[in-house]
Amino acid sequence: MRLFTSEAMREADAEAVRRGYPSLLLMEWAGMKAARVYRELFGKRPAVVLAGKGNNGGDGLVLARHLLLEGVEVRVHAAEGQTGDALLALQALLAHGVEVRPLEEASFRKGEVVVDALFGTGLKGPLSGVYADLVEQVNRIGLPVLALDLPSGLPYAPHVRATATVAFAAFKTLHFLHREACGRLFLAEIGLPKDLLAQVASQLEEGLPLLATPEALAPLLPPRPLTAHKGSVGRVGILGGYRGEGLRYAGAPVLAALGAYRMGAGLVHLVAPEGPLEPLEAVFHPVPSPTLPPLKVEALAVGMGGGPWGKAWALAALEARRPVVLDADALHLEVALAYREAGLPAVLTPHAGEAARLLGTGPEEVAQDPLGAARALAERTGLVVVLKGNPTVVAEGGRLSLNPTGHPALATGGTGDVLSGAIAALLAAGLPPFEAARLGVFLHGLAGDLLGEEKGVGLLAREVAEALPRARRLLEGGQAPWPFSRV
Ligand SMILES: NC(=O)C1=CN([C@@H]2O[C@H](COP(=O)(O)OP(=O)(O)OC[C@H]3O[C@@H](n4cnc5c(N)ncnc54)[C@H](O)[C@@H]3O)[C@@H](O)[C@H]2O)[C@@H](O)CC1
Ligand SMILES: Nc1ncnc2c1ncn2[C@@H]1O[C@H](COP(=O)(O)OP(=O)(O)O)[C@@H](O)[C@H]1O
Ligand SMILES: [K+]
Repeated sequence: MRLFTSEAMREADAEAVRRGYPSLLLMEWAGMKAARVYRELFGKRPAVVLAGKGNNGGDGLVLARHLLLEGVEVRVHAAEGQTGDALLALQALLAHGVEVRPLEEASFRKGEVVVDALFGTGLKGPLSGVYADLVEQVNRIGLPVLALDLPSGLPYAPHVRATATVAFAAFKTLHFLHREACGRLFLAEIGLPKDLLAQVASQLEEGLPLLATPEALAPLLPPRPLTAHKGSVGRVGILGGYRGEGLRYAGAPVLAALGAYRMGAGLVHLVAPEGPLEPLEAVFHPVPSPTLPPLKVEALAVGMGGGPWGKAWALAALEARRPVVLDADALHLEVALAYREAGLPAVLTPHAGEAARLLGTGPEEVAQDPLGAARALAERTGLVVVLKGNPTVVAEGGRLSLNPTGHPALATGGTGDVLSGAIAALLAAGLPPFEAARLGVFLHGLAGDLLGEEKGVGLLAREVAEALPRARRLLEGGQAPWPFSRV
């Protein structure tokens, strides 16, 4: 599934109109579907609708009319100056005898639900004046909020923090970049001709990001035939660890090994200076310094816990000429370019801090625009980039994929090591790097979601590894939760 930008959405709207499709029908469907979501979530609780003067406001005015017809008590506050379809929506509402009061006089009553129809994809720049005040008031007041298309104000501050958001026609990247502001997500079909969105997406110069959905990822799961043996389903080499002065994350390669096994690797070889004894299932290759012993593996994960040895591990691993995950201390531009030069498939797995170091910017800049940062790093290195965070972005060349799974309970030491091992197992099973990265990130995030729901905060990274098979089974069985509902 493609995620639309506001510009792409406007182009879709324009294309519908060029084909002769009446735009008022789109607005009518949008408002009607949003009213359906309202009723599903809030029943007959009274509504206070805040409508801007653009088409987002128009959607809100249509919703108000439909709620009214269903016997829901509705108060409406609207900006002045509607034109076009929004004006028609206003006239239709007035014809029902509804009093539409100015936004400036908006007030909120206990028991009400706020409908946020102030701004959608047409917002230019941050809110100020009466709009900023109103949004801050809505957030303070603590009533449930249903946002139409987008929580007003996004991507800037202040913006509405919604209980639920109904996206019209397609999701926008903002929905998945700002999950917290959107609350529960609904996708409303609003009657656009079936092929139109795909056509608009294909015509854009810069491709639209993908959303990683269960539907797209399930077919990527490596099959496990009855005749499988541990040498046939993907063997992984883990190279990392450090012996010397300074900080040591001696458990990092062990966690990567657990991630690989729990993602289905047949055999994991652990190459590290201290010959760790965990996990019992691994084959240990204690080495005094970063070197590559002879290994029969199909993929590698390199750099975890490598400290100052990280670069040397990565350069030693080049010799294996195998697909590789480069993580943590192996993340250096020089290393990435060496893999690109060698024509080896590689997946870089930086968090925002590591990505900033590679790009020569600050972590805030990366966090501000993770799609741009992941794309820039993928273009600069020619490799697949997994920019970790919420959301995690996977990039390869111009291709971008946004991951919808992942829980804040994953914000704990070692979960990134588990992810590296998991992606390496998928590479070893034969998946191309972009697909291995998308699938690994999705399942790792889903494992975090399952555990976060069950146990809350306080997870151990090894538990995330343990939950990977459950996540995988859910995806296999068609039961991985979708990040949204359709209306
Ligand atoms: N296919 C589509 O594209 C459809 C779009 N629809 C709705 O239309 C919305 C987009 O409508 P519009 O393009 O009219 O845009 P909006 O309704 O999001 O807002 C545009 C209005 O806000 C003003 N504005 C922009 N930035 C501002 C700021 N910072 N402070 C104060 N005022 C500001 C503009 O001058 C304009 O009047 C969508 O989000 C969706 O809700 C639906 O009606 C159905 C069909
Ligand atoms: N708030 C969050 N929401 C979702 N996922 C998160 C969150 N915080 C961290 N994660 C995930 O946890 C992992 C942390 O990786 P990383 O920062 O490399 O940690 P470490 O180096 O300790 O292993 C990443 O996969 C990241 O996406
Ligand atoms: K809105």
